[in-house]
Amino acid sequence: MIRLDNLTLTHGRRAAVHHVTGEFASGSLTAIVGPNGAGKSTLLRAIAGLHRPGGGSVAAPRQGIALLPQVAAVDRAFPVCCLDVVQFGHWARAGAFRAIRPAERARSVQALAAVGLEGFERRPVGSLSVGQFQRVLFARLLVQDAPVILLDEPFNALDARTIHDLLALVRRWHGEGRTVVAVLHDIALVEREFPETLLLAREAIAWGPTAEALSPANRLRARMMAEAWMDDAEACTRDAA
Ligand SMILES: Nc1ncnc2c1ncn2[C@@H]1O[C@H](COP(=O)(O)OP(=O)(O)OP(=O)(O)O)[C@@H](O)[C@H]1O
Repeated sequence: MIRLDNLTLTHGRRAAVHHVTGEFASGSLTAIVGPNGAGKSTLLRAIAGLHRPGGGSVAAPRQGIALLPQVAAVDRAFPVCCLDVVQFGHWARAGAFRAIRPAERARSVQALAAVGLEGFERRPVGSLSVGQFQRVLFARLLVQDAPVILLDEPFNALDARTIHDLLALVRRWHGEGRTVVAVLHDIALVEREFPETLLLAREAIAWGPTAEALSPANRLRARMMAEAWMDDAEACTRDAA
């Protein structure tokens, strides 16, 4: 469903992800885990078609991918209400700038209710707590109805109740046969909930069943790789050699 072939991703000349090869099977539920700066967000954006490969390739459906960005990266000063944000999910699916149909509006209202925000339709997003805003973004994913869902740190800075509720949606998407990939830092949660893991430290340290991928030896290797990084390192020249 999503195949990475010798994928290298750069920011300018700086390498963020090197030579990653592997695939996310259709219907799989995979965590991407790794130290800060390991290239996890960059990789998600590349899968979503928002970051062009510096080398190698990403084979993924160009339609039908929904990306949840890190909540802190979303500008909430924008004067829109919760329903507007959820409606963006329809536009992402059916094309921008056309009128929202009554049935779609009804689905947006239902999606807000499904994430526990019944009656929040007209609330400005700037007035929400972080947890409530993350619920709104999950409601948008519900209306987007995509077969591939990419989540960038979906549970960061959330309380236990909110994580519990949003995790139930992730399990539901997996049960519906969607392909779900989530960047996560909570190893205990990954071990409990995610059957597959890609352990990334700019290179893929391990990719497969979670217990094997997150073995103590692999985690130590990822940490040692991170300690050796130089942020001003030039782009990798392995392919040019
Ligand atoms: N827009 C950008 N311009 C320049 N460098 C960037 C940009 N975005 C990310 N980087 C760099 O690319 C590397 C990988 O960043 P990325 O955000 O993908 O890592 P991450 O694994 O998601 O990190 P974290 O766990 O801290 O969110 C880092 O060195 C980062 O500083």
